[in-house]
Amino acid sequence: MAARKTLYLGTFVHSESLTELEFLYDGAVFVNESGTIVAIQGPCEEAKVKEMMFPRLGWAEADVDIVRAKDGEFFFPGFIDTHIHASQYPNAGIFGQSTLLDWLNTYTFPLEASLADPAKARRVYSRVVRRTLAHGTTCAAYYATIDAASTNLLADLCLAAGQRALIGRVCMDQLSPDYYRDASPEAAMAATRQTIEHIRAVDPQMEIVRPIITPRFAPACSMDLMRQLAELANEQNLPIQTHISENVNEIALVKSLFPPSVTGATPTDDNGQDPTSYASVYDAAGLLNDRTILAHAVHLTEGEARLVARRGAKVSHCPCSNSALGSGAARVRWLLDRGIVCSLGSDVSGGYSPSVLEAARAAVLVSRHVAQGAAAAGQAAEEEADRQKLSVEEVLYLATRGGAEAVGLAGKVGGFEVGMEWDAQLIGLGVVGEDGEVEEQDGGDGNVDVFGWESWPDRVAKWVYTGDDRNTKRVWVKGRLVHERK
Ligand SMILES: Nc1nc2[nH]cnc2c(=O)[nH]1
Ligand SMILES: [Zn+2]
Repeated sequence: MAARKTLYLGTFVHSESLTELEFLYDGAVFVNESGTIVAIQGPCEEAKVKEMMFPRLGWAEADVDIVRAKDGEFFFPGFIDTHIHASQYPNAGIFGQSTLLDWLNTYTFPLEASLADPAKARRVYSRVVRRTLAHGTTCAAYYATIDAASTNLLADLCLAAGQRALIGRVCMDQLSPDYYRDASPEAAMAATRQTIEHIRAVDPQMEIVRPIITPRFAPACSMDLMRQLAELANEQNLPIQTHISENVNEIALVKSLFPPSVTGATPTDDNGQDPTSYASVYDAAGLLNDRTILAHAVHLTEGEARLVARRGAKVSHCPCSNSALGSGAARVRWLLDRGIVCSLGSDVSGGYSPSVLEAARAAVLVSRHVAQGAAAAGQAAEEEADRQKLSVEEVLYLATRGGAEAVGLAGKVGGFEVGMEWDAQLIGLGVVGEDGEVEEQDGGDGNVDVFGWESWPDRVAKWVYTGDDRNTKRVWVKGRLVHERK
């Protein structure tokens, strides 16, 4: 569906840097039929900006749609969820008292295996794509299942709905139940190639959907499989996603499964980098590079963090999941200090919510626990402990620009700049009238009440702490309207 030329008018907010939001009031953003931003003006009056810019762009008024943000509304870049298991969506919120390894066996593998049923897969995948779009997720790095046919279906559904997606066929050839395991590394490779070919066939330019090489995590993958997947990723310049250092029992398992005699790893020149560490195992397999997204990274050691930074791998911070499964509190400031790009993942259904806004809020709160923990343990002076706290601005950066870097789309999405693509959401906050009521058309069905005296940074903070999908009025990907709240 070709979009029309569109002029967006109103307030625009995006991340200028990790710590700063930029606000453009009474702005104008011009987006062409391909969904690319071709000009940005502001502050300006509508008549004047049209008179000035339409001739300059060679646009005729009759060919241009106009979208105006109302009082209480603003445009924000679409969210990028850098870690989500589409196949686990039906289990969101169901995890009991489990922790990672028993959760996988009790809740997760049976559900994933059941999605080999095409009708069930269609139902689940259609729903998760619609639901995440409704929360403003314009791009998601998805894990599907080991089943190639339904993984291909997920790609088809993302393409049809217009959601940018990295589609991962899950690879796991060991230490998993008989009913849910790749029969051999060769079988895993063949099924993975099948999904790559399918995605190339349905989206040859890979503008909306792309394959992502997905070894589930080291315990479930043989060294042989991980090496072959790394080779394939290199041959075809594909991104890679996996899990790392999420849970202490998982880390112990990796140590026992992958001694240097299995990995061939040797102490590197990285100041005594431990060859039995989780990161060393992936590195020995060739899976760590600047196209790799590592989910969790809760318990990385100093040496591992340096290795990850050196390879340019990115981290998907999953605070909802890490809190729900009791995995721990990732030290995001510590990772950032080491030069590691960080982004946000919902990690449904280890994470209970499909919302990146919820992940952003949880990231703020978890960072406060990290700060408090460091101070209480006497590991840091008060000032240094305070530095661990993430701000609203920082978590929004992780949700947009950081996500774009993690999925290899930096400079293309995640902000509003000429040359970038229009992946955006229109956020509406309820503006309270003289009578104490909020008009429906002004975002009145949400949780956020704006009284009119708040600064714009205050409004954004209210959105982050108290907002939800009721505030996500419209969502666009590459200029195409992909969600509208009715
Ligand atoms: N959170 C999470 N961690 C994992 N580690 C291996 N598989 C998974 C998964 O599905 N979810
Ligand atoms: Zn996960």
